[in-house]
Parts: sequence; C-alpha cells; structure tokens
Amino acid sequence: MPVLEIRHPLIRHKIGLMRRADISTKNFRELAQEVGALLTYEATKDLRLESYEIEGWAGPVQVEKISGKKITVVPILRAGIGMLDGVLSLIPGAKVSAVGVARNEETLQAHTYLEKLVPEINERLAMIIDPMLATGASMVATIDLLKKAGCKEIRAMVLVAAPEGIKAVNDAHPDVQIYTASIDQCLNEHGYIIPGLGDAGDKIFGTKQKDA
Ligand SMILES: O=P(O)(O)OC[C@H]1O[C@H](OP(=O)(O)OP(=O)(O)O)[C@H](O)[C@@H]1O
Ligand SMILES: O=c1cc[nH]c(=O)[nH]1
Ligand SMILES: [Mg+2]
Repeated sequence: MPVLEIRHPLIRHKIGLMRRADISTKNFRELAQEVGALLTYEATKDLRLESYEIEGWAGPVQVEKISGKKITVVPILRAGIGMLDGVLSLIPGAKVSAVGVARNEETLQAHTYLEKLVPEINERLAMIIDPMLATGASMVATIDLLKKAGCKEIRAMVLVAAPEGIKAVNDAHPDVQIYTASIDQCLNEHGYIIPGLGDAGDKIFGTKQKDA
C-alpha cells in the first residue's frame, strides 16, 4: 500500500517548527500532539458511517455515527506516547494497546519488552503511532505482534518517515497503510533520519538532547 504524506499547510508549518535544533521539550511535546491529531483526521477520513434517527429540537432528524470496527490506538513506547493525547482528542473512545519496543542503537535491531493489548483486539482497527519510522525495524516488529494477536486491519501514523523504513514496512506488510507528516531524505550512518527531528523519545521525555 502506498505511503500517504499529508501535505496540509498546518502540518508543514508544525513539522518545520519541530526541526529547530534549539526547540524546548515543552514545544516539541505540544507540536507532536498537534501533528498527531492532524494525522488522525486524515487517517480516519474513510471510516464507515451509518445513519440513525434522534429527536432534534425541531422534531426527528437523521444523523450519522461511525460504524463498523472499533479502534485501538497502539503507541510504540516510549516516543509514541508523545502523540497519544493528540490522537485521543479526536477519537476519545478508543482503547489503548501499549507496545514497548526499544531500538538497539548499535545493531539497529528492535527489541520488544512490553505488550499490553486490549481484549478482542482482533475485532478492532489498530492505529499504530510512533513519531519516527527510521529503519522500520520497530514498526515491523509491532505489526508482527499485532497480526499474531489477530489484528486484520492496521494503519500506522508517524511524524517523519525515512524511505528505508517505508520500504521495510511495505516489503513485510504491504497491507498496512502508512500516514506521515513528512517523507524525509535518508538515514545517516547511525540510523537517524536526515533531516529528521533528532531523537524524538529524548525530546519528548526531556532525557538527553544529543542528536546523532
Ligand atoms: O525504525 P527504527 O530504526 O526501528 O527506529 C525508530 C524507533 O526508534 C525510536 O524509538 P527508541 O527505540 O529510541 O525508543 P524510545 O521511544 O524509548 O526513545 C522511535 O520512536 C521508533 O520507535
Ligand atoms: O531519527 C531517528 C531515528 C530513530 N529514532 C529517533 O528518535 N530518531
Ligand atoms: Mg529513542
């Protein structure tokens, strides 16, 4: 499935602000949530609707509601937490399935350390959130475990994606649609996205601010 780069002016503007080397933790956090919400708006625009009747102020009126599968949002810890409130601001009823994946900074392999999935996840649309899609190893590991748990429909929302990561996800899981605020140029020799955002987890949590 092709990747969708959402080139909305608000997203372009906010991602531009996030790239500043001297950005504060507070600003980075706020912008990650805001872009998370804007990506959610796009990634849900094809959800099915059904109409039903309510009693309105002037009598009966036909209105609509989202029908079909319920949603579970799947933040990849840690950094995925940085988009979670933004996503939930638009889909407040969604259940949250936390998946912990850490990238080994030397081998760039993904290590899964936590899997807290909601019940009946096989009946839900899973929306994975993570600011960064670099080599794709963390995303592929997350999709692997969701499919093992029975998920049939999976979407991924990332702030910034490298072509290498998009290819890795597409090769392993061509059925998964990726939504991103920016397709960047490449990875550097340490597996960091160029121009990218630096280490998103560190910037969201206020841990070390050193960029590779
Ligand atoms: O595509 P990949 O090459 O796998 O890299 C991307 C992953 O790396 C970062 O997480 P990290 O492992 O640094 O964990 P953190 O969220 O705890 O900082 C990021 O949030 C992604 O999960
Ligand atoms: O550029 C990158 C790559 C992996 N993880 C990050 O936080 N940033
Ligand atoms: Mg990190």
